[in-house]
Amino acid sequence: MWRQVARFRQAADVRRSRLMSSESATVVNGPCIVHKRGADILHDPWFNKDTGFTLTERNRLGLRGLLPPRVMSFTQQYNRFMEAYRSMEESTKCQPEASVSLTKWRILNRLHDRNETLYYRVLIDNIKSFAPIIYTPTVGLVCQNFSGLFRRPRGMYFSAKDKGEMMSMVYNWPSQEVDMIVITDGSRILGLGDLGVQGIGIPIGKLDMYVAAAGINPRRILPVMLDVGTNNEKLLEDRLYLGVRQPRLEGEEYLAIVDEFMEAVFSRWPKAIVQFEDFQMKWAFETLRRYRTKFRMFNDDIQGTAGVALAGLLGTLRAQGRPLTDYVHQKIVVVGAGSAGLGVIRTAAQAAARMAGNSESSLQLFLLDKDGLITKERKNLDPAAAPFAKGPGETEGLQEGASLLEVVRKIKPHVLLGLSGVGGIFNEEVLRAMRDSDSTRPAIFAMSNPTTNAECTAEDAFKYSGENIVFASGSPFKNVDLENGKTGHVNQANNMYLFPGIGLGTLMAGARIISDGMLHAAAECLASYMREEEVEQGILYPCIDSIRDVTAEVGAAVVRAAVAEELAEGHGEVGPVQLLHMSKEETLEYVRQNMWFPIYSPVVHEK
Ligand SMILES: NC(=O)c1ccc[n+]([C@@H]2O[C@H](COP(=O)([O-])OP(=O)(O)OC[C@H]3O[C@@H](n4cnc5c(N)ncnc54)[C@H](O)[C@@H]3O)[C@@H](O)[C@H]2O)c1
Ligand SMILES: O=C(O)C[C@H](O)C(=O)O
Ligand SMILES: [Mg+2]
Repeated sequence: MWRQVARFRQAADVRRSRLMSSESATVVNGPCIVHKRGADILHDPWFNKDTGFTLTERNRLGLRGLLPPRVMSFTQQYNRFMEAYRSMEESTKCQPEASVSLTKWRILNRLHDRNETLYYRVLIDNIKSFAPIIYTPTVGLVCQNFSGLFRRPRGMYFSAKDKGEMMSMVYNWPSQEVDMIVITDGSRILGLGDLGVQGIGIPIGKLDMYVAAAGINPRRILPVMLDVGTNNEKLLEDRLYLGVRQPRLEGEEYLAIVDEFMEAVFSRWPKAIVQFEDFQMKWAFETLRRYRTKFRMFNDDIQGTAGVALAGLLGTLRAQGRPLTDYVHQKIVVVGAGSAGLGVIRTAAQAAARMAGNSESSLQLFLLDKDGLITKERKNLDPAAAPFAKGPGETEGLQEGASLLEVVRKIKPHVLLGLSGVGGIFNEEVLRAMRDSDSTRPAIFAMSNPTTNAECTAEDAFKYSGENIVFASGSPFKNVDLENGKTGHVNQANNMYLFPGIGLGTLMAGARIISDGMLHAAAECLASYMREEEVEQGILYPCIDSIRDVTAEVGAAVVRAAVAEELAEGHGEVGPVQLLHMSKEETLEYVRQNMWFPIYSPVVHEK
């Protein structure tokens, strides 16, 4: 299967331009049926068009007199919003970055709360500028300040106090159909720790990416907060804190709440997909194990991140001008043995085993956590980390708990990958030590979020490890001017390049579960997306501007994998047999045709 990755894309440009033109010219959404009239419509962001309601619609829907008389076109409304946004940007240029980011978030959030069609259109068209606001890194700041920022509810909250009520509570959600649910319990929000109920910002941001990148209809998404308490003392004492003021539920009590939630959502929406996000490690692994063969679910931090990292590792080889078969000879140091680090290291090892086939893989993986290098001598060794703990004779003379600097100096890794959540641990000494890497083009992946928690900045990486490195970070950094006419390219190694396609593909296939094969197909598709000349420049991942196209491709790859594994039950009118007979191109077209795009549709009232 991995051999396909080597067949690099020739026709990518043609397909990309086809996508752009089809969206701008031919997208037609069916009419919107509403069951309400008058002011209720204006207060419903799913249907509201503000001044965009035509005169006939105003008559038909009881809106006459409730709006100023002038009818504005979608383009006029769009331009008006963007002009106001740009002028705010101009006038806040000298203000502190965090306060400007929050102002931008507030402006976007107000539009989100008022008119979703316009909101998603500005988001899609300006994804490069707006993703850092509605997603990482600003979403982290929003979560930290959530209780103070809260104005209107979005999504659903299931709390420790709702035990026994969830089966009926799910019917409080106003949408008959839900395709995509993102749930968190707020216990590990980015690298910011336990933020309790305030973590709801993460599911909201992830689902915004689902709409923007995967074209999931915003009327069919559901952000969920499972509030089982918080162990964050500061929040428990905060008089504005909006969550349940009690320590987190643990053990069976905790699992009983998650079980009840899963049963409830799948009983109302049997075809929904649930993405687990930002759960602390023990529950991330346990819930994945518990539900993955029973429900359509996946854990983005474990599985989505692993695929994105693997695509980056393979891209690095291409950037070094080496054949992918050399992957099995790489030396990779993974810093952070949590849900993300362990997901990455497992997937990296599985890929090597697949590539090596019957022969032995000589991929060398070193795993560190807060206590340094993990060896078999580690006391209370986590069973999930055990397969990667170095045994006697494998440590290259390093001791249990050896520091990151010692490890890098001794191992001279080809790749240094951080998922520790600790800002700056790839310090000057560590980065300088990477100059002695055994690779001519070493890679540094500082994948922790948000920006302040990145293991190093892009600038430091190029400054201390050399201009020749390949660099990727989880949160966006600007490209680095190397002051010799050259640019150090910054990649964003973020699971946003995979999770929307995993969800979209699962939905379009109507897959019963999300299998390893489907996840491998997604990673492989991302790995092969970039053109040779891009990769040579150290560009491993697509620009976020093309995220809709990447997601369609990843989605189609996931559909085909589900079909091949006989997991696909079909979607809507398209049954499993039709899916089976689709060519690769037809599958891609099928996925694209089903992606929602924000344009105003006629609104029709039905009692
Ligand atoms: N870029 C992405 O797509 C992506 C995806 C998932 C997670 N992340 C980020 O990765 C980070 C970790 O996420 P997680 O879910 O694995 O968290 P986690 O809490 O489960 O794990 C963190 C791990 O880092 C280790 N660690 C802490 N301090 C360390 C130190 N000084 N040196 C070495 N290791 C140290 C801990 O021992 C633990 O093993 C977060 O910042 C998260 O935002 C990024
Ligand atoms: O949310 C992100 O930006 C990526 C990832 O899921 C994380 O937890 O950091
Ligand atoms: Mg996450």
